[in-house]
Amino acid sequence: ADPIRFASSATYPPFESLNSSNQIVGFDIDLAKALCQQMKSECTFTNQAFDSLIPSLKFRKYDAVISGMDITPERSKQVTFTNPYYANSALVIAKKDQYQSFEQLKGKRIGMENGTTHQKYLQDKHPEVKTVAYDSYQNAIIDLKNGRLDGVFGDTAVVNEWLKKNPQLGPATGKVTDPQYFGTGLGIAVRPGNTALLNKLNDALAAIKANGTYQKISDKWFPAG
Ligand SMILES: NC(=[NH2+])NCCC[C@H](N)C(=O)O
Repeated sequence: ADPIRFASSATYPPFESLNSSNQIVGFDIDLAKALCQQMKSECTFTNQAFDSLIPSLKFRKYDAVISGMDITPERSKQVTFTNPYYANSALVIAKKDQYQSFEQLKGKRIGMENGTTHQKYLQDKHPEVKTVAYDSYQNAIIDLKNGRLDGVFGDTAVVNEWLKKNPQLGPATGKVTDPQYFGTGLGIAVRPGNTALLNKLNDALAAIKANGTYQKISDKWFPAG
């Protein structure tokens, strides 16, 4: 059988990032590998810009997208998602102890990756905040550290990772979970007609949850939770 071609945007540790030998690693990657093993399929991974993942999937360049992607009503018009594999929330981080709420971020420059749910949420719900789009979250964090941004808005698990490494930064808002924008968890996207792959992925996900493999992968990448 042909390998299952996964696409991901490796800018988002602990979900996916490139290690020092330029290999794609992370929770999503280990999860996809475990699913492939469960399905007895080969799988390959390609690193691509986040906002190009859904278009490339539609063009059949890949078979599946696993990229810390929120299952949202809007995306579900274009792709089909597996059952959720991770419960998500979002958070703005900034210089430690500087802001506590979105009201205080009025007029401030908040960075995020292009094409993310964070970008859409801020644009729709907090037009008083200046949204600054980046090609990758990594570049947004660089600008937060050098003072070109006042904050960065991302998934809680991801921004927490940055907080651990940067003690000068801290949370600037409470956790945001608006399901209309951030959906019902993270899912793997496939093309709408590809029910064969969708069912195989959902069955494999249930199996690795039942046999403890999912928990092991989760403990490895999210040691605190
Ligand atoms: N691998 C990445 N860079 N993922 C960014 C995901 C951001 C957010 N969870 C979304 O679905 O839009």
